[in-house]
Amino acid sequence: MAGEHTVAVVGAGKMGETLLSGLLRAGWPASRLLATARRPERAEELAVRYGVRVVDNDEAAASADVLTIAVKPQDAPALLAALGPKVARDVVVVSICAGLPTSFFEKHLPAGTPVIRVMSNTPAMVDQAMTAISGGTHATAEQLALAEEMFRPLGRTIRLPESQQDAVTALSGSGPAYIYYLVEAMTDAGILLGLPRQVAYELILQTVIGSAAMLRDSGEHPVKLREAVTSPAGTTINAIRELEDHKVRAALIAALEAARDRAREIAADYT
Ligand SMILES: NC(=O)C1=CN([C@@H]2O[C@H](COP(=O)(O)OP(=O)(O)OC[C@H]3O[C@@H](n4cnc5c(N)ncnc54)[C@H](O)[C@@H]3O)[C@@H](O)[C@H]2O)C=CC1
Ligand SMILES: O=C(O)[C@@H]1CCC=N1
Repeated sequence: MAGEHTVAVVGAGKMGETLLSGLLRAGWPASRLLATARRPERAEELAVRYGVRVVDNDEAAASADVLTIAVKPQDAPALLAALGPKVARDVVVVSICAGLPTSFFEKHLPAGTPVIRVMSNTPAMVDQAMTAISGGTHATAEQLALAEEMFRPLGRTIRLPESQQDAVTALSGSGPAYIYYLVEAMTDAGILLGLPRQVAYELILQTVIGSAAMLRDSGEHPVKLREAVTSPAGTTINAIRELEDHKVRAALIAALEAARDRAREIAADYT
């Protein structure tokens, strides 16, 4: 299927560029990729870096059979108001916008246009994304398979009902930020304990990578893996008690709930 379709990335910023580069690495011919950008310097940069054709939004809508909407949710209403009526009905619209439901796009597009909602994350830049894919009212199984094919080169994909996409956004969409936050905080802790910053950072980085590999490769439950580190009257349990005292688990649950709520607000604000 790859390469039979012309894919346009409308608003090729961080995520859009990542998708373009993933498609190219997966063998999608550059001649079947289009990108749009607001600033001429950005258009030039994309054309030089990837050899794809950078066109305006109208040409993308006229020439592509998969239109990927990669602008910020705040920019989507104006974009869709201008572009929606120009999109042909057999074009598949793939949105990677946080919060915006497929019904938002369907409202702006010709009746019957298939829309697919996707939530990926920035580890797509190193082919380690987690991408969740949901179909709107008119998306067929074949079109969902096409979306899967587009995002699989960037990491893992999963299909979920759209009702779960706001939770996905809170968990895996924003998830890398929480991990980086943790790394940053633990590096500070290392400095407090007297380690040079670079040493503290390297220790934590490899610990995160090693722990993630253990989770993935051992198939063990995280509780079991944590228990294996936590010796009776040892060091780890002292740290765990502090985390519990500071309600870190509750804070994480509340944080993700807040992210989910913001996704809902975006939907309410822009639809
Ligand atoms: N950054 C992240 O971690 C993730 C972002 N997302 C979603 O991906 C989408 C893009 O996010 P980023 O790549 O981070 O944003 P970004 O700001 O890097 O990219 C958006 C691009 O769209 C361009 N743009 C805006 N309006 C346009 C228009 N009318 N025509 C052409 N280009 C236009 C902007 O100039 C910008 O380059 C957002 O909707 C976001 O919710 C999804 C998952 C993760
Ligand atoms: O913060 C945001 O809105 C975007 C969506 C998921 C990750 N970044």
